[in-house]
Amino acid sequence: MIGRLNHVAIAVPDLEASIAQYRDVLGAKVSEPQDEPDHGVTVVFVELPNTKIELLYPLGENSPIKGFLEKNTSGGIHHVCYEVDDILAARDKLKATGARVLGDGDPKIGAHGKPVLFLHPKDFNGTLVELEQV
Ligand SMILES: C[C@@H](C(=O)O)C(=O)SCCNC(=O)CCNC(=O)[C@H](O)C(C)(C)COP(=O)(O)OP(=O)(O)OC[C@H]1O[C@@H](n2cnc3c(N)ncnc32)[C@H](O)[C@@H]1OP(=O)(O)O
Ligand SMILES: [Co+2]
Repeated sequence: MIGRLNHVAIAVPDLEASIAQYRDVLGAKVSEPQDEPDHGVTVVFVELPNTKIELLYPLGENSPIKGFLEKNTSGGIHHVCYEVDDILAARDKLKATGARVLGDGDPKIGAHGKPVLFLHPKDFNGTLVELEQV
């Protein structure tokens, strides 16, 4: 059901420092910061030949990554995003196994303009999973 690894997301405590590290030290192609108010994050994409890294920084009072950064003060790997062909079919199959779909259960439009959903980390070996329909 799942396809390519679309991105690995890393929550960061200092976005400018992380941009400089990936761009100037690691020599990666790094996008401009993009505010995603519907998701409560500012996102920067680091483009690698085979996937992307998504640097996440909290946006607004109710950011879903606020608690994570309070616990992980140096930042940390926040989620992995797998591509799927049919996000509603994937959601329904996962729900039938008891996996918790976060939010109201309906896909939202993600940072690439495509529908996304999140699955509770406690139902996936402690890893927050994002599905993106491509
Ligand atoms: C723009 C878009 C895109 O790519 O297109 C994005 O990615 S937006 C990316 C940002 N959006 C999202 O993350 C949306 C989905 N996320 C959420 O709804 C939330 O972040 C939750 C995953 C439900 C966690 O919420 P919150 O931090 O308030 O819960 P909590 O502190 O009660 O945590 C409950 C338990 O889960 C653990 N926990 C929390 N976040 C975790 C994470 N990212 N990975 C692994 N474990 C995690 C906590 O340590 C805790 O474990 P213990 O009980 O053992 O201590
Ligand atoms: Co993501």
